[in-house]
Amino acid sequence: MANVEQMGEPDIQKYIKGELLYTIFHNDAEHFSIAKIKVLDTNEELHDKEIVVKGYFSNLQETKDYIFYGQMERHNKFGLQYQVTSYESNIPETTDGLIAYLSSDLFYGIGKKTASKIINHLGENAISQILTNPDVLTGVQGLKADNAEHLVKTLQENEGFEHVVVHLGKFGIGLKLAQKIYQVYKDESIDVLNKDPYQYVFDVEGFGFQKADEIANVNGLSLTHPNRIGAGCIFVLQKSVQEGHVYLPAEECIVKVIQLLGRASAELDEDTIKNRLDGLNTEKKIIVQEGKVYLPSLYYAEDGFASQVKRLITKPVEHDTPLAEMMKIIGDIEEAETLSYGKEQFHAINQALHAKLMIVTGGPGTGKTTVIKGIVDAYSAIHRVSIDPKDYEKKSEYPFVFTAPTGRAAKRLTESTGLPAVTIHRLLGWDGNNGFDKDQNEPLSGKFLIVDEFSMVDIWLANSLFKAIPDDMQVLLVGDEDQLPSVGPGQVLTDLLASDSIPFVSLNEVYRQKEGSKIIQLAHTIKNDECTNQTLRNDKDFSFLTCNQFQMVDVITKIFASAEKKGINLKDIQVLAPMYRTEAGITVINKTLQEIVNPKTKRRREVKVYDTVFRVGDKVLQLVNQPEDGVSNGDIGEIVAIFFEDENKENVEQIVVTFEGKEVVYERKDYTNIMHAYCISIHKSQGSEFPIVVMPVVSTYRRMLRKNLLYTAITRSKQSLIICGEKQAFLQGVNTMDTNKRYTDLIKQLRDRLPSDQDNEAAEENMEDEITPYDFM
Ligand SMILES: Nc1ncnc2c1ncn2[C@@H]1O[C@H](COP(=O)(O)OP(=O)(O)OP(=O)(O)O)[C@@H](O)[C@H]1O
Repeated sequence: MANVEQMGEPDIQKYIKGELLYTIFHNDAEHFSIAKIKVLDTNEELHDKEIVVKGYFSNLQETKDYIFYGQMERHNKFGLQYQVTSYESNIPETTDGLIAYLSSDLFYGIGKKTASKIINHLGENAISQILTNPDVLTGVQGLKADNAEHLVKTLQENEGFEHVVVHLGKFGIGLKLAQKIYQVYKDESIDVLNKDPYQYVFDVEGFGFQKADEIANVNGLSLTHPNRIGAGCIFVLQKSVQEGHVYLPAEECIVKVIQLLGRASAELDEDTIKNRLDGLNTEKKIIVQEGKVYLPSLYYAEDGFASQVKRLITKPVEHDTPLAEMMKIIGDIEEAETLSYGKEQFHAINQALHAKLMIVTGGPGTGKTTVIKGIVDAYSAIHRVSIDPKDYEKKSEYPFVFTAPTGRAAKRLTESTGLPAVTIHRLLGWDGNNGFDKDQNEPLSGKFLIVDEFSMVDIWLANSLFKAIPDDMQVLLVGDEDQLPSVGPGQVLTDLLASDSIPFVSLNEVYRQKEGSKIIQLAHTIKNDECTNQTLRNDKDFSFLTCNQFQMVDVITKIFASAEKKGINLKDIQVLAPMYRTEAGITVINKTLQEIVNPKTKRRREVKVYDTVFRVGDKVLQLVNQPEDGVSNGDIGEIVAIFFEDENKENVEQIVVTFEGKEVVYERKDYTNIMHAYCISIHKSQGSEFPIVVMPVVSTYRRMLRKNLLYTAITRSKQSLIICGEKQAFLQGVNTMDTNKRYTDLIKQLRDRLPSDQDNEAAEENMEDEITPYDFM
């Protein structure tokens, strides 16, 4: 570093033992920190009682003691500082210190009482005894076996982990990635890095090629080393998966790999890359088939899903109700519901009862939920089974299975149909790592499966779900094909519809519009490419407020102020934006809205996590699936309590969030699983609905503004929609198709396995020949 004068003797290992007082600066991505410590002991020439330390750290915690190794530096602006090259937790030597250490949040399930018992039993050198022989813990009364096991593992890992974090930190690798690396290689993490940093790209999810390249460069690895080329190929494929592709055409893959590797050497030509792809194919690290390059998990998911569709669709359906009786049953349901099904709706209900596997698709308000209820009622009448889950308690198995890809979508399904729905992850029994309990060996139970919001299901989840469907189960997939495709790879709903290999009914008549909803009308004009300046005229449930990106925060602030005056619960207003960055991005809007909706007060507890403040009362968004706690990515909750370290028996700081009455406790290490939810991304809002949606749309978002994105956003609003921004940007967006075609091979895979188009057309013609009530009208 410039302006720094090196001091100290290099030969003796110098240290400062100190208690961390507070963190001055922290870079989350790289885990570089600057912190003030109280000096407890040192062999440096240091007379001050406090000093600033800086370096790469794993998880420094305030009030904890550490031993820092490094050297003194004098910065010409900031004065004396300690540049840390390595550090370790200062495991205390006194009985009290040891008890506090063992009952700290590092060690799960050990409170002060148990920690005292451990020290009473083993004495003050307890830690080294446990590390040498974990069996010494068996004599400690009241220490549960799994807590003892966790204690030993944490002690062992802490020793190795801190070493690895500090070493990786020198290459700018942050804590989160270091944790993943450590999980894969444990104590061999540094050896692997020294021998071949490209190995990380193969084994560690999220480890970038450029980073491996930087490290390899320092280590002097050649630019044409096969590992470098191989890692380049894998990295290009991993990136393509993030863009939603299931495979890449070989030529495109080769071009991208060359762009990534750079033509630093004449040897990096098309043939070399092609040969390396063939080599990786032989090593089974990728699959190359018919000029398509896949990561294996995607190849098997697509292939597996197509086979499962074939397995199901070729099994017969037990249903021989004559048409006349069907019509009577449906007529009775219409009477009970006091409505008359439209032609498409009747067709959907009738066909779903005959089909092994069927899709119902349609925009908002076209009656998808009405049709689901109709199908369930008709099935229940035909098979003489009750719909009420209470009638099945322990006696026999409930015939219906209702599911959706997110918690919110499952909840909406339950709210709109009154029937019990769960997430697909919950239904399949997510094991918390990378597998499901339910599969072909332990299939789902039930007779009729209904999956809502199927457009959000990616090819991995579709394959896992279909594997677990037993032969005798009927399946109905429901979704809106015009919405955004799944976040994960594939476009399963679109491909299933385009393949023409399974029956589907498209609902086009809009019923909610008849109730005078401008929002639904707007959605359908967008869907039909008919949106103009005229369409954007204000109405009772819709307004367009014109502003530019710099006025956006002010405009949104005014909307909230005026809503508050009208007595509207501010938490019912959801801002949806496409991007995190920019003046009108999610991050800025969230910060502003937090201060309006849930400002700092003397009594409201809060914790600071780098530059974010979480406060009791904050609306928060869950960012990952946490099936063990019953929350999924996209769920919105509220912080209801914050506990400081000394307030609970676990001795850890905790944030408690409720999601629809379900409480989830987050410790500091899990804080990255939540963020403020006053403004969320349109992608995260898929599957949810909100009473009032505020949607900023400005030309700075240009890159993101696409028809399906804007359509998805506006269809999230139930009662009222306010768009703020530039009409031109909105109109341009709704008239821009998402041209980023996803490479998927599902249509071909399905067509190869299932009857040809002609057979289907014949089947459809037969279906059309069927008599429906409309033939009598
Ligand atoms: N045949 C019908 N006759 C009269 N009203 C109907 C009919 N079908 C649906 N509706 C009414 O239209 C409204 C929208 O229907 P429904 O909720 O089933 O649509 P949806 O496609 O599920 O909508 P969304 O996707 O927005 O949730 C409801 O109020 C419903 O009662």
